[in-house]
Amino acid sequence: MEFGIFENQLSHLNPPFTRILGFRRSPDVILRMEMERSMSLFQMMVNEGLVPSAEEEMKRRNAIDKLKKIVVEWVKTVTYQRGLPKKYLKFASGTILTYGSYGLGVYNSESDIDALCVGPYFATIAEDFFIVLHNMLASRPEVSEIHCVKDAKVPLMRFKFDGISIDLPYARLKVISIPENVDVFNPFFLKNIDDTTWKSLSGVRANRSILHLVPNIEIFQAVLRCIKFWAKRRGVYGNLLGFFGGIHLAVLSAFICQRHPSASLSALILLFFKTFGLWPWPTPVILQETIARPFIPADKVSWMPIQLPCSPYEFCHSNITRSTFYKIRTEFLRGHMLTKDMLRPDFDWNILFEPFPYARRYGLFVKIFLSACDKDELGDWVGWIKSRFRSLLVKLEELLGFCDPNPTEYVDTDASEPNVIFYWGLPTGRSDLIDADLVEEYFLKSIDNGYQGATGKMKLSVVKANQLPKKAQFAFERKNTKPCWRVVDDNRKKTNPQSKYKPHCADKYLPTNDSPEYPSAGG
Ligand SMILES: Nc1ncnc2c1ncn2[C@@H]1O[C@H](COP(=O)(O)OP(=O)(O)OP(=O)(O)O)[C@@H](O)[C@H]1O
Ligand SMILES: [Mg+2]
Ligand SMILES: [Mg+2]
Repeated sequence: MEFGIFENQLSHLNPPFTRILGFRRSPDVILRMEMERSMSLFQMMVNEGLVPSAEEEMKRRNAIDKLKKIVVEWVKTVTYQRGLPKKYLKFASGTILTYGSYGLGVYNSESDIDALCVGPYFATIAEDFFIVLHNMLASRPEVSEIHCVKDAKVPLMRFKFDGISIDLPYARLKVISIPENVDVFNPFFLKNIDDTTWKSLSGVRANRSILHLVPNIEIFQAVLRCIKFWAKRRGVYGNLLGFFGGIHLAVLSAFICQRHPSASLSALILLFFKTFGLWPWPTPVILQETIARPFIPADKVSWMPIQLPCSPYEFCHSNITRSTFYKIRTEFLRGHMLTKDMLRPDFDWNILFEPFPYARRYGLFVKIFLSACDKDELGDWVGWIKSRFRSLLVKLEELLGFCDPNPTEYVDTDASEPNVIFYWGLPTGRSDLIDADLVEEYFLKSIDNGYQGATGKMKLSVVKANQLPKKAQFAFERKNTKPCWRVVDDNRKKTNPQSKYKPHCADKYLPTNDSPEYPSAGG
């Protein structure tokens, strides 16, 4: 008999959770309702396409296998081009290590694959990676939109492989042959590596540490999927826009899972919002206690410090500003208010995940219109501007006291050139405090160094809520207000959990057929 993630709770209810809920009903009733909440949440994840299909998984695995082969071939080519001894040709090799949302097993169809290319000591980043490997990739029919991002903290190549976005940084180890699943914690491989390699490896090391530290990987993945979905819907996802990136949410979710090893999915979501809604920021969130804490000068302390769980235990890079801190905290508290009475009969997950109602919340918006001659140029131009967005955000904060940078990218299909538009919420009635032309001039000056691509256009203006595209104005109106999995009242007929919508993988979240279906009401 197998109970999956509920095993502990079936034998004895998790006492802290009963206390948190403050329910005086029989633990069995609570348990059953809690399971139903978890199940309905999982159902919603499936309905929203957050759980990839088998074909999607296969497509990504194939892409990674092909990339691995290309990397091995590349290493052989470099060995030959460098005139190294013939025996090297046999042994020299490289590999691909996946990390990010793919490595954590929480990707969906929109996610990129973060793939670290690991090569031997003689394959340099400047020539062999950014030129030789670049050309090999560019000549492949599967590859499109390839460009090099050399000036980033972690330099990388970005391209599409069979339509899947790939981020490919490079790590160079002081060996000739790289094992396919090279151990990135093994000191042997970490000896004398350069700074870029160390930074590139840290992504893989951080991800593997997270998976190592959580008590149950499957439930951690489910929590993180839900939290990422929530963050995207509520407009608090996007590191460049001053919000969370995937790594921040991964550490926060792992923190909750680690502290509540036997809690169910729904309980963990409740605990997530309770914990971080009431968290005494800027106290750092630390997944793994270490003897020595990294020293951070006072002016560099982030609004929401989140530590990476691997040496040298640095804090995740963050662009959070005063405004975005305020927005994130408000959203955490909203999540807490909405989930704290999760067992009440009219509870509905859809409300938690409602899109943030920008048009209803703000009267004014700063419109940032970016365009370029073709799609490739636009991609580079938008990427560059986004990497400088923080300075625009801080300027708007200075002028108006608050700005909410909606991360959603809109497109004006009537415009003559390919374009991307952002609408950032501003406090209503403060239009007299902002001169869009002056702000545009300031921002253009602040980004005018280092960009090597063809400069596109940028136009800043202030617009009213009713000038937003319809899609943005009504995004918050729910089409389907019914919960996707009805909550069962103790005395009413139960909804059949073997609904035709139930995904196969949902079985992990429910007792199996040969287990007691649900403990009966009142024990
Ligand atoms: N701000 C950061 N600080 C530290 N490490 C980071 C940061 N941003 C990214 N990384 C590293 O790069 C990896 C991939 O980042 P990415 O932005 O693609 O996030 P992700 O978790 O893959 O989410 P998504 O599904 O949106 O791609 C992270 O898992 C992390 O290891
Ligand atoms: Mg990613
Ligand atoms: Mg990425």
